[in-house]
Amino acid sequence: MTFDKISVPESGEKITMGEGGKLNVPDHPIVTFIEGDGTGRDIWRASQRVLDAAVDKAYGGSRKIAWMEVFAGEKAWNLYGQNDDAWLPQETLDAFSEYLIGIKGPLTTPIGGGITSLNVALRQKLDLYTCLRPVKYFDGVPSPVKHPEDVDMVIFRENSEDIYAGIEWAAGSDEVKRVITFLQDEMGVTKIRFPESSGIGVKPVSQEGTARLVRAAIQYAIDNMRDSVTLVHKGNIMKFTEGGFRNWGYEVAKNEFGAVEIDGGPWCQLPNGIIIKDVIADIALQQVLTRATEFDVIATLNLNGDYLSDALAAQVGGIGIAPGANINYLSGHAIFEATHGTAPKYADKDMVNPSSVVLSGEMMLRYMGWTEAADLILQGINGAISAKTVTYDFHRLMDGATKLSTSAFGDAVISHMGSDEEPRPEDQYDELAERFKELFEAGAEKSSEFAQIAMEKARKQLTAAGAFSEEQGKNLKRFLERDFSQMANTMRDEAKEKLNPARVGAGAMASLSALLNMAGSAISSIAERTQKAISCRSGEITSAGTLTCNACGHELHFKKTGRVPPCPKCHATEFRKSY
Ligand SMILES: NC(=O)C1=CN([C@@H]2O[C@H](COP(=O)(O)OP(=O)(O)OC[C@H]3O[C@@H](n4cnc5c(N)ncnc54)[C@H](OP(=O)(O)O)[C@@H]3O)[C@@H](O)[C@H]2O)C=CC1
Ligand SMILES: O=C(O)CCC(=O)C(=O)O
Ligand SMILES: [Mg+2]
Repeated sequence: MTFDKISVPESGEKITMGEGGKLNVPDHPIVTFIEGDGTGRDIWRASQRVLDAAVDKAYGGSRKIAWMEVFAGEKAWNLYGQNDDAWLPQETLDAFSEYLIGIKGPLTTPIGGGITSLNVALRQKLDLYTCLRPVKYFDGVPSPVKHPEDVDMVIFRENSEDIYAGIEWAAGSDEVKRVITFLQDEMGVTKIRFPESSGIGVKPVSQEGTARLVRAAIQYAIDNMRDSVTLVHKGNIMKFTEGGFRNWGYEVAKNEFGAVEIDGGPWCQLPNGIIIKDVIADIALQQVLTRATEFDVIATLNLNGDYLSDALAAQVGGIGIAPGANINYLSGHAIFEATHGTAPKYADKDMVNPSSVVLSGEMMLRYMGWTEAADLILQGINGAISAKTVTYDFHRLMDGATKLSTSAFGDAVISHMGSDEEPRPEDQYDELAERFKELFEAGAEKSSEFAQIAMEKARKQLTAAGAFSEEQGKNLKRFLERDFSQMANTMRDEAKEKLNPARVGAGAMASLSALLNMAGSAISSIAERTQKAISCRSGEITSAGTLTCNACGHELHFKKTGRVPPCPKCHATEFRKSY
């Protein structure tokens, strides 16, 4: 195939769809990309570097993406002649069609008249019927909810039908008059309250369209050992469209996957235990907030999925970290893209978070079977966030973070890829203190017994999450218990303002002093029971404070969490602590 403005990289080969729905991905695959409008330009530059670095680190040069730029939006309009067809040139569609896999930045869609959405047009023209939007929490990301770690959902949004089909006529137009006359005269419709000034939109929802989407969602749940698939719809009001979606969804579960009704239905269960259930869309928007653990895979219609994906993104840190994919599982065609738009006020400022497109790239690499490179991207993002080196959106919500530009954040992600550095015990200790504080705050009870339960729970949770080994966790908890007891004592004996959270810095000291200020003397009795553990020894980790050598009285001042050295004066190894 030859193109007018698109240059096909000579070094690359096509990705093709093989037997049994399996992709054939060569070592130098041609992957199409659209840079995007507005912030898309900054984001794409950073993302492309991150993706290339991940592939290079994972395969040492034996695999490499041959990028092929294709055009849509403002760049295409300028390049292809500034006419209506230039926004989404035919050769862009042909290139996506021919080369199967692509990734794109966001494209602008004006509200009201003018061009229709290029994003939606791409999905429809290539019949990318699934919009896949995973929503999960990265440790350390600021969130407006108490337990963002409870959110681990995957949205399957129907991508080709619903009110997004673009079948609508403007109020007052000849077309809308003909539609309204038809509805009134031939269909007996009497419910159009203001026929003279109504715009009309049509909402097609089909059994085939629903079935292929729900089938993909259930298959995903099976392949990824998820617990449930929830059909989200507004079928109580829109009975034959959203209600149809619900009923056809259950039929797919029963007829194709052997689901059996639970207690007379409509909820049912697959032979492997996966629950298929449904929730009405309005209450679903509340329950994803209040009962996040009850949602896993979600299958829903186009508009509901659009709302849900932005709302859920907020729970795990915002739209800056919300990736997505548009996929036709039958043909293999897929275009990966962020959930967010062009954020025009930040365009060309090298400021916004590129994570959504970087993580869309991570999904793309996984889809291609390049899982080692995909894993490196997750490691890089996790590393950059844990080091508190973040873009403006996270920076404004995080204490003690460093604000990076879009490009510098890309560098930070790359620098954390494949790093075999052991995490520092000081940081692990701070993490344990922070998790302990969160769990203690979340509990209704504020007693010393509960403090011990919360500390043990924090240790177990973080061990399970891989933050440290079982043995490291036990040691860190011992040090934390000691410091906590010491501070609880201080709380009783010394001036309260010494441990005023406003006066202490970040790290474990901040977590513990905030906690003691909140719970006060109710937990100071913990000190009595652990008196013997109160001295600090060389080699142990401790929070900020003053250490006084038991042998010579020399003082060491810790401004933040650190490892206790031998006494620099007399080399003794035992200290008592004060604040
Ligand atoms: N798939 C696509 O290409 C999509 C395109 N669009 C289009 O994008 C245009 C703008 O839409 P709009 O409604 O403003 O929504 P946007 O998603 O573009 O932006 C809304 C807000 O989200 C935050 N945000 C967006 N992207 C980022 C990022 N990368 N990092 C950090 N924060 C981010 C910003 O919040 P804050 O100001 O609080 O910092 C921003 O002001 C419209 O033309 C719309 O049609 C919309 C959605 C999807
Ligand atoms: O195409 C657009 O302009 C908006 C699309 C959108 O919001 C989405 O897909 O989430
Ligand atoms: Mg949207």
